[in-house]
Amino acid sequence: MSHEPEIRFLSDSTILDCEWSKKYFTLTTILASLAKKHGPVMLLHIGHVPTIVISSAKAAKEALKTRDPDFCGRPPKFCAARLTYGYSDMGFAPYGEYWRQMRKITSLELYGSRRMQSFLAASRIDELDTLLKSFASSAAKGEAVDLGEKLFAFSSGTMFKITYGTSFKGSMTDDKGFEKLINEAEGLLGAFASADYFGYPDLILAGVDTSALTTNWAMTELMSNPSAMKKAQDEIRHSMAGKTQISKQDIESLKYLKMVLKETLRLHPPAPLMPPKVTTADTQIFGYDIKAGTRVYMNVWAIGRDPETWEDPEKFFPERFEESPIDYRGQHFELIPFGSGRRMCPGYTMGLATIELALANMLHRFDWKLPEGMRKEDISVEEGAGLTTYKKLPLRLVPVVKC
Ligand code: HEM
Repeated sequence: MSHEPEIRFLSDSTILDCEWSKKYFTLTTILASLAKKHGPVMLLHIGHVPTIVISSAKAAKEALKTRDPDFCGRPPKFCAARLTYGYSDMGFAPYGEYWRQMRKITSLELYGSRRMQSFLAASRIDELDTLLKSFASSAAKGEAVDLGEKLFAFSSGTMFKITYGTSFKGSMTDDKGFEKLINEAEGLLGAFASADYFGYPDLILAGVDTSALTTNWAMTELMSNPSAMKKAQDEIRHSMAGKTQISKQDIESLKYLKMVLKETLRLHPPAPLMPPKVTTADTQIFGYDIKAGTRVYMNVWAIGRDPETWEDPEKFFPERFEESPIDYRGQHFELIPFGSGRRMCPGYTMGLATIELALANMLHRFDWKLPEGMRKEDISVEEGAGLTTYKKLPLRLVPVVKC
């Protein structure tokens, strides 16, 4: 007989008991600890909102593959409606005809188009040049850089140029200037204006933070694991000998770098609970009845650290992917940092290319040192609370020019 999953109430002591509460103390980790006790499908009442939390690869597969049409709505949110002029973007849009059309148009004109790929490559190269020059200037002075800040500038600069067709000058909070920019956009926003598609949140919000955070976490893990850093640098320097800048094509041969990225996304998915979804019909999961309109969180963070799937899950060990078929393109539910199914991230190749290019060039051109007096054990892996997994404490490193 089917029934609802159990309702759990969170008390202070439950939360403080959480296994991960000392190292990371965020909603994601609290939910991950609760799932260890109460199972991979939990029903919580957050205020008056019934919410199910899915925390295993098997349950994720049922929701995102077997019953994907029932699990692909987005809950209405006041701030999202304001930000997107009434859900005229794609990421926050409710499941329906408008979303379907936008997904179709953007996959043809944006994520899959050749024109777009060359536009993107040119924008990325300009911004990468700026990033590497700024590291070289700090290297000359022997000063430490805040890596997160620099990577955010690189990622936002690239996305901004693609979106608006110009470099960003001024302030994002200057409403008038910003509106003028949108109206006069020659980049993608200009191209999409005729389709009434408001792509600013999709490109800037979904694309900037996620790519910058992943690169910053990869550097954090590499600095904490010098043997992995050496292996990654040896691979790049060996296969790119004689080159000063690595291109997107060069990266295809960098197998270890790709494993480093997979391992980083396993441990630090930038959207640890995925953007919330809502069920579009009465449905079931794991034999439990779920009503239409139930909010759904997919705990990708917990799935990436599930000891049933991963040996020594807390360890950063890129070699685990050496002989493994597991990939993050939405077919292996053990590793779904980009989601899966019809709402899966459409920008994942764009995001991965930006991250790989930054990381490969940073590791090729520079050695990285911790600031005076700091040991690798002092590097913090603490996560801040928020929609995306940012580092609570900045990673400050001193670049040293190698070539
Ligand atoms: C490391 C980089 C990135 C990660 C980890 C990531 C992750 C995700 C995740 C988990 C989702 C939600 C999937 C779901 O609800 O099932 C998503 C959706 C989305 N992402 Fe990404 N993303 C990344 C980069 C990008 C980039 C570069 C872009 C655009 C240029 C982008 C655009 C979008 C859009 C538009 C959606 C909403 C899709 C929809 O609702 O139909 N993402 N992303």
